Amino acid sequence: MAKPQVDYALYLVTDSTLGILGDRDLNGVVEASLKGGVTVVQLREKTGDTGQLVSKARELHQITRRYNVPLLINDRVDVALAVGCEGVHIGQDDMELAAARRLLGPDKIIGVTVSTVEEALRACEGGADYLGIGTVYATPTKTNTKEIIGAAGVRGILERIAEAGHNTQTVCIGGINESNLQRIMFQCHAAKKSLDGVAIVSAIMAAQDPEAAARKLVGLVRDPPPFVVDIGDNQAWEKQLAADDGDYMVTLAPSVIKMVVQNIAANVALAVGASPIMAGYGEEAADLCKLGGALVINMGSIDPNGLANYLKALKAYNLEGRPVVFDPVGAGATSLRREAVKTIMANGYLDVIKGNEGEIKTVFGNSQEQQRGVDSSSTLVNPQKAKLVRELAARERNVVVMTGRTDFVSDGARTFAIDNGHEYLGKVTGTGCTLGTTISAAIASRKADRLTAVIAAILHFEIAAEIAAERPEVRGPGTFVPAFLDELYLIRQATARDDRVCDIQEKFRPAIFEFDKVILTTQKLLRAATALQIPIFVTTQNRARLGDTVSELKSLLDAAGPLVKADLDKTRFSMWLPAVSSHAHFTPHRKSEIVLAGIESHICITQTALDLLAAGHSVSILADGVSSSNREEIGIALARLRQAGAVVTSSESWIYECMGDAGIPEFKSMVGVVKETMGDTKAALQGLVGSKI
Ligand SMILES: Cc1ncc(COP(=O)(O)OP(=O)(O)O)c(N)n1
Ligand SMILES: Cc1ncsc1CCOP(=O)(O)O
Repeated sequence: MAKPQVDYALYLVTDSTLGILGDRDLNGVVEASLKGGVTVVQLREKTGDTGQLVSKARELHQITRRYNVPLLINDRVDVALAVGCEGVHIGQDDMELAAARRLLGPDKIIGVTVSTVEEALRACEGGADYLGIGTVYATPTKTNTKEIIGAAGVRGILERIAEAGHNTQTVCIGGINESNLQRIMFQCHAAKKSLDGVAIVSAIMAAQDPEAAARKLVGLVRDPPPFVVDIGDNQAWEKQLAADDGDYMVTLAPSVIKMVVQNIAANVALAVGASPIMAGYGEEAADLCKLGGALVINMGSIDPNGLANYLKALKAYNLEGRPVVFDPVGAGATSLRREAVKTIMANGYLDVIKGNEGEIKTVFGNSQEQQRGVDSSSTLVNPQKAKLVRELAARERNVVVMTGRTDFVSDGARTFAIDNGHEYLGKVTGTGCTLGTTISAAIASRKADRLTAVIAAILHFEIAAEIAAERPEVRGPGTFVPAFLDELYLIRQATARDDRVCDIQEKFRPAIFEFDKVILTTQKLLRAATALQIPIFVTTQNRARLGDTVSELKSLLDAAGPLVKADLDKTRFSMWLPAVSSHAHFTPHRKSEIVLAGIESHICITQTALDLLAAGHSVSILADGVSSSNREEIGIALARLRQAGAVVTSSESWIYECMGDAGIPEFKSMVGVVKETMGDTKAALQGLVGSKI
């Protein structure tokens, strides 16, 4: 019989010991697991004589054949031959691969246990059909294991066998269960080779309901983990970074943060546009994670209850696919903390790990140094720091931030050094923790490009500190804190985009080309601005004579409430009035991104755009949202403004640019707006744009 094509997704390794099988019947448990979806079975019996083993294997083979699933025998080539089953699994101390192949022939399956690159290359070259790579995690099921290699060890092996051109199939084994399976597969993945499946003993053999357990596990193998993100290409990433500048959506950032820094962490979260919830009770996480946002696990102080709560929250956020930031405060200070770090890392996926040098070394796992409290003494030089964050991020497949005089950030492929910040940050308790809060707010809204989000958050945080420290009223750490909160807030406000609605008044209705289309686009713009929390500035030109803003926009402006930062009457043509430029929303030297809609394109819109550009802001003009009395003016005005540095775009393009990511909580409602206004968009584009571009 030719060698069958094997699906290694869920590989069951049996165990008949009392501690695992109990008093149940082996065949019954294996059959239930086959019903649940197990794809390979290995009979692994360490006691009993050969005759007993052969008859057990025969019975089991009858069952596995009914499910068209291969049966392999652990260690015993003679038993596999006697039974005529599909093959064997041999370890490094069992019969040699070449001898087993000679005895079994080319068509039988032979799997080999490997725990090092050398063993793996030898097994592949020797013609193994698959590798059982492990032991991944320590497990009571097999205590005589030689090496615990972790996900990083598995990935190292996969990398090297792929480089050597072997396409041998692979599973990993040791300590795998429902709660860690997807993370292990994700973290084991090498650039050119993934695992084909997982081998499991106790999570199926000892399960109360082996069928349900197998069904769940095979689903987890086949489905991508919820926390997987598409990191995107470098070009898109660079554009994103340029546009980002600390532009966060309002996000929810539940934090498990201890008393000492709760207050400042909550204030920082509010200042950067997030809504913080300090949740110390793990049970709440299942509901909180459904609201969007990100989780911060801050190990400020630990106790057994606290650790259990961290793990519950971590599980809930991982399951929901929401990002998690881990701040391993004082990680190396005590053995309890070192253990807590291990437990947290073994129980969930952490999108970002942020710590000082000592903490990151401890997380990496090779630090012999004793940390004192949360101190941040340094022994590494910059290239070593960069290497450490890069290696840790590559190992964990996440983003790692090492804070210090220079901060290092890496996603395992790209590594950055950031030289901003101010010494006062180190003189106020809890500021380090609040950087974690700021990062969480950023990745909650830009999960698809975590590295960009993290860098934007660090820059936002540290530049705010620099500006705050320069303020005349700041004389030390005490006066620095309120100034820092103000600057965090002002940067967020200033870098957030805003809308300008220019002079859309009653008297212009009959005179302006396609006036109704300008209104349609402006309505859509106001709805988008309200949903995305974008500030709005409105003007009228000589209201007494030309009338108020048209009634079609009034209810939308009312609904926008406090987002309408100003509704001013003017005689000047430009909207960049002193009352606008001096508004708290604009801070000197900080660039805002402003979009303009209204009339007339060659007069008020042109003069507003030129003033804004001269003041250093970025300006976008909606081609489907501006008009003039004479249609010919529109094209001339837009060409001039484009040349002056403004971006001419469309309302839909601008709305999607503001969202940036389909993962943001507002995306669904915004798609609703886009769909509902589809007809208006078409009408406005046809009516207004055809004549200008
Ligand atoms: C799929 C799979 N991988 C690894 C092992 C371990 O085999 P071995 O090293 O021979 O240890 P024992 O199973 O004999 O204790 C396995 N059995 N299956
Ligand atoms: C057979 C074997 N080889 C390495 S670990 C292991 C046992 C895995 O058992 P479990 O899936 O219960 O952790």
